[in-house]
Amino acid sequence: MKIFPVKSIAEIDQYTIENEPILSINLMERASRRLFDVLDPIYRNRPFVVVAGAGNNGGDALALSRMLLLAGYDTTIVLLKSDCLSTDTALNLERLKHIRQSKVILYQSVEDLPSITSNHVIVDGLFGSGLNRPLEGKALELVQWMNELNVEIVSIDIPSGLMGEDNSGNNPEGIVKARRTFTFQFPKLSFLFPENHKYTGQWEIIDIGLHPEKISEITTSWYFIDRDICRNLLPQRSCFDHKGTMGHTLLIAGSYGKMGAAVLSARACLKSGTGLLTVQVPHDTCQIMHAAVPEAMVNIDRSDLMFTEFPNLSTFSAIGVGPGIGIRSNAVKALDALLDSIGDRPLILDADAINIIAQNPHMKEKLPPGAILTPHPGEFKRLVGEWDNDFERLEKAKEFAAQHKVILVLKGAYTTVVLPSGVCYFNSTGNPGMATAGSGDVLTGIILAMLGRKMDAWKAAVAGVYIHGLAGDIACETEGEEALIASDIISSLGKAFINTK
Ligand SMILES: NC(=O)C1=CN([C@@H]2O[C@H](COP(=O)(O)OP(=O)(O)OC[C@H]3O[C@@H](n4cnc5c(N)ncnc54)[C@H](O)[C@@H]3O)[C@@H](O)[C@H]2O)[C@H](O)CC1
Ligand SMILES: [K+]
Repeated sequence: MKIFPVKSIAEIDQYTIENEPILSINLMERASRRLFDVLDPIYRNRPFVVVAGAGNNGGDALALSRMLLLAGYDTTIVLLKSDCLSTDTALNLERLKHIRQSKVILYQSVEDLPSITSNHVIVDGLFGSGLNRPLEGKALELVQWMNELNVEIVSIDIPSGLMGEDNSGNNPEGIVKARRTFTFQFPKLSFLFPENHKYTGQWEIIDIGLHPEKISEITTSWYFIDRDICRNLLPQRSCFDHKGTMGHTLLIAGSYGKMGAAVLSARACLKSGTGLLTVQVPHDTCQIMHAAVPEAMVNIDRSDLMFTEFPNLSTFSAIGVGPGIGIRSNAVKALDALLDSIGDRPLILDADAINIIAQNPHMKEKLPPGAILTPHPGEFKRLVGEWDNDFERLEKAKEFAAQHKVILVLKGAYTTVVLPSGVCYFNSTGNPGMATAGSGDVLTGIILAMLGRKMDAWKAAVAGVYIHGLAGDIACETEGEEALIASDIISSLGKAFINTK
């Protein structure tokens, strides 16, 4: 699914009005009706206070209020006083006046505000995607009033005060903290940044039937990785395929005391369809690998402790390095030598491989074009330094990816794949139960298998994060978030592939 900047959404909105065609007031009515249909079963019989602004977000709120009143809900409307209501908002205010029970408070000062019980639901329709500066004055007062009530707030389209994209210069006091946000047609970019979760709460998309032609025509740099995107990226097997055509991957992982990372990554790679897997492990640990992953071939390092050498790379269709290798000087030298010999072979670097590169900046210049790096936030910080907010983090990632022509996979909620072109893919699968040891090692194995099958690097990264998250979601259904461990993700890979194809 595409994610658009809010200015493109306004364009799609306008195109829909002109080409469906539909009157803008009727598009607003359709959006509000769909919103009502979602809210009605969730908040049956609860009293509502609907806070509306002068723009079209307020128009949605007034149309919703009418629907709530007609369905018998106790509904009080607080309208921010303004001299210039949008045309459709003014029309919805007019329609509301024809309903006998309607109570509209024109907000001028705090004395005007209704008293609220803990049972109340507040609907926030103050500002939507038209916001163009931080809130101040009466609007700010209303947001602070809502946030201090400590009752459930539901935001229409976007929490009022939150910008759709960059919130760097915003005032955190002037943003509604919603329990839920029902957003029209597309997620907004800012919803995908962890720091904005406290504003959006749990968010959900409401399809309001915007014009599919315009949606496919307008280009964007942002995508939400859903099943359709992943399915189109995954290669099919032909009946003539054999293990030699499914890729021979090399995984360099593990060190004395950290063999779990190597085992998890190796098992994930095999469960993700690699034809052959060779794992490079320290001398004294090879029995562990043979016993834990009998399907893997083992290349035994001369060192008892760590990665210090690697086999002839020309045998391998893709190479993965990092999980559990440590950052001691011999491993550093070996990674440096590996980067010197890698040529343009597909490569994924994770964990300690990233930490080594962060500590030895000259190695950044040796990264082959199209290499995939999968840092978690701590590793990414070591690589590029601090950031002030998540928007800036994304800017830094785009800069790094462009400069070094690599693909970054920023791990976390909505894991983000950043391409050298600046295009970003945000993952839709995964859950907090996956914040557990070894989860990242599993991802490395999955992407390595895909790279080994000659998938383009960006496709392997995008499909890999989706499948990894989906396997985590499937495992979570039986394990729950607390008990979920990395091995459960591996066990669910089969179902994740089946469900996606
Ligand atoms: N395609 C859709 O998704 C549809 C969206 N709908 C709803 O419309 C809003 C967007 O409406 P818009 O009128 O453009 O914006 P707002 O309601 O956010 O109002 C903006 C309004 O306020 C002024 N303004 C901007 N920033 C400030 C500020 N800090 N302080 C004061 N005033 C400000 C600005 O100049 C505008 O005049 C969208 O979110 C949906 O809820 C449609 O109803 C259906 C289709
Ligand atoms: K809103």
